[in-house]
Amino acid sequence: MTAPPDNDVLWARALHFSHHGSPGLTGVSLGVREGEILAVSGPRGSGKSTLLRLLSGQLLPEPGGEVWFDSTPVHSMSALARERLRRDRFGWIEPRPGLVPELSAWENVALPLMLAGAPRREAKAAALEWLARLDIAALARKRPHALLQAQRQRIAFARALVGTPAVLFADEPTAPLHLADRAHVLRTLTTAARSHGIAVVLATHDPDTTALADRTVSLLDGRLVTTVHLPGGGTAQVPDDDPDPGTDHGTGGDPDHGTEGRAACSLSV
Ligand SMILES: Nc1ncnc2c1ncn2[C@@H]1O[C@H](COP(=O)(O)OP(=O)(O)OP(=O)(O)O)[C@@H](O)[C@H]1O
Repeated sequence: MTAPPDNDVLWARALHFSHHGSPGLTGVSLGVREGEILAVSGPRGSGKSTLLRLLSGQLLPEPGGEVWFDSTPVHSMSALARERLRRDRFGWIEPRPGLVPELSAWENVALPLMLAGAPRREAKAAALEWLARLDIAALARKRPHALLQAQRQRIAFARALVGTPAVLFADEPTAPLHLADRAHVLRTLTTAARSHGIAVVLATHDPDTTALADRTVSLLDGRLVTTVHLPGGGTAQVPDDDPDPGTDHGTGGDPDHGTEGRAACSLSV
């Protein structure tokens, strides 16, 4: 077992996972630096959600796979330790906001802090600060049913950020939003994460979303692939065979080299 590089907050090697026998992820290795916004792109069913669930300790990789957070092996932690890690150091956003309907916006945001034992006054102050950062301070007292979908999703973002997690996992966070809302909501999220040094792992199949990331890795049929540009102007996606995240962070290295002899698994011209 090799310890990961110091500057990677999250590091994974040789991740394999099958959903009841059907392959979800095959040999994925990557690293995420502190404060980095990493997009995980790929078509539907390519393994993005499976990867995020493995990286966040919700799923365990098959034997031989490793996930490290802050130089601690997550893959060998007990279920309870992984649950604590997720609660204390990770944030999670899904396409559906999943707010508690009986609670106001600020109460929904403050909930993780109060469940962790923070005094109500302190939790409320933190919740109000995050609502202000996400441009929805005026909605603090409203209940979810009185809000628009985009506003509810911003509240879910604030709830995921309020504990200042080391890593925020966002799985298609803008999927339910109109196109016009998407860029604005995401820009607000990435700005807030950057200003607090929060690393974001963002699963998306939307090219406009990947444009906001510092770096993008692509999945196809459960494998990391690298996009290479063909002489005729098209592109091909070739498997990234490097099992070690190493210094290129599992992005497949230089797209102009080392692709000869590899089978292109997707072509578009
Ligand atoms: N609970 C499950 N049971 C069986 N197969 C599953 C399960 N979850 C995912 N899969 C399969 O694993 C593969 C990867 O799915 P995954 O949800 O990780 O992809 P994705 O890129 O996130 O897709 P989407 O964008 O649709 O969420 C797919 O073939 C999917 O059908």
